[in-house]
Amino acid sequence: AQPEQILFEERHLRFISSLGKGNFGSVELCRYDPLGDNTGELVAVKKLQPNKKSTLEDFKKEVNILSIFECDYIVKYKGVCYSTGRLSMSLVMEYLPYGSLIGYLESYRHVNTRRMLLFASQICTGMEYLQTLRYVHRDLAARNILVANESLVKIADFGLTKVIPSDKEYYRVMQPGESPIFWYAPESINESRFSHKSDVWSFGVVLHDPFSNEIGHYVQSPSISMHLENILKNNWRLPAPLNCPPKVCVPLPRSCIHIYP
Ligand SMILES: C[C@H](Nc1nc(-c2c[nH]c3ncc(Cl)cc23)ncc1F)C(=O)NCC(F)(F)F
Repeated sequence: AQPEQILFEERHLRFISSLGKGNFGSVELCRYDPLGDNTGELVAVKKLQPNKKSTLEDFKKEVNILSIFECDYIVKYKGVCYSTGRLSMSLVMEYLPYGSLIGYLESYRHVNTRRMLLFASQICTGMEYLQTLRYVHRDLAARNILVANESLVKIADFGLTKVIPSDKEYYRVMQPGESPIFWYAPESINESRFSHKSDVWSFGVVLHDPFSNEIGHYVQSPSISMHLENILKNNWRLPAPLNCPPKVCVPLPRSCIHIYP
C-alpha cells in the first residue's frame, strides 16, 4: 500500500547547495518556500542519479522504506517531489545541520569518549529498531550517520537496505556492485550474505573510526578485497586504535566475533 505521501511542489523547492553524493543519488540542501519570502524550512532533497546501477524501482523502495520508519535515531522522511511530467522523483528529508559523523569527527577532533559512547548507543537503538522490522541496513558506516546536534546522531542512507525474508535469517544479494567492503563482515565479502549480525560487524567498524586517527576514508580496489578476505580468514581483526581508552577497547564477547569457519 502506498504510504501517505506528502507532496512537495518542485516550483517551491529552492536549491541552496549540494550536500554530497550517496549510493545511488545526490542530496541537495533546499528551502521549501511556498510563500516565496525565505521563511520556508530547510530540507535535504535526494535526487536519483539515473545510472546503470540504480533504477527508479530501487529508489521507490528506498523512499517507501524510509517513509515507514518512526525513530528518533533515524533521519526523518518528509515526503516526495515529482518533477514535471512525473518523469523522476525526489526524496525530501529533514535537514541535519551538523552533517555526517565523518565530517563532524574531522572538524571537531575533541569529541570525547563519553560523547562517542552516547552516539554509539543511539546508533545501536536505531539499529535495534530496524531489526524489529527485519531490515538490514547493509551500509552502516560513519559517512552514513548524521549529526543532528552535539548530543544526537541519526542513521541515514537506506539505499542498500533490504528486508530479511520471514523464513530466513539472512539476505543474499546477487549483484554485489560497488561494495563498501571495509565495513563488510567476512560472510558478506565471501558469500554476499547480509544479516543483523553483519550489521553488527559494520557497527564495530563504525566504532573504530572515531577512536582511531585515520578516519574511515579507505580507498578500495579488487586486489584489496582478496587481501582483506584472506587476512579475515586468518582471524586478523581491526586492531584497537592507539589512543582508544582502555575501558572502550574491551574485547568483544565471543558471540559478537564471527567464528570464521
Ligand atoms: C549523499 C548525502 N551526503 C551528505 N549529506 C550531508 C548532509 C548534511 N545534512 C544532511 N541532512 C540530511 C541528509 Cl539526508 C544529508 C545531510 N552532508 C554531507 C554529505 F556528504 C547523504 O545522504 N549522506 C548520507 C548521510 F545522510 F547519512 F550523511
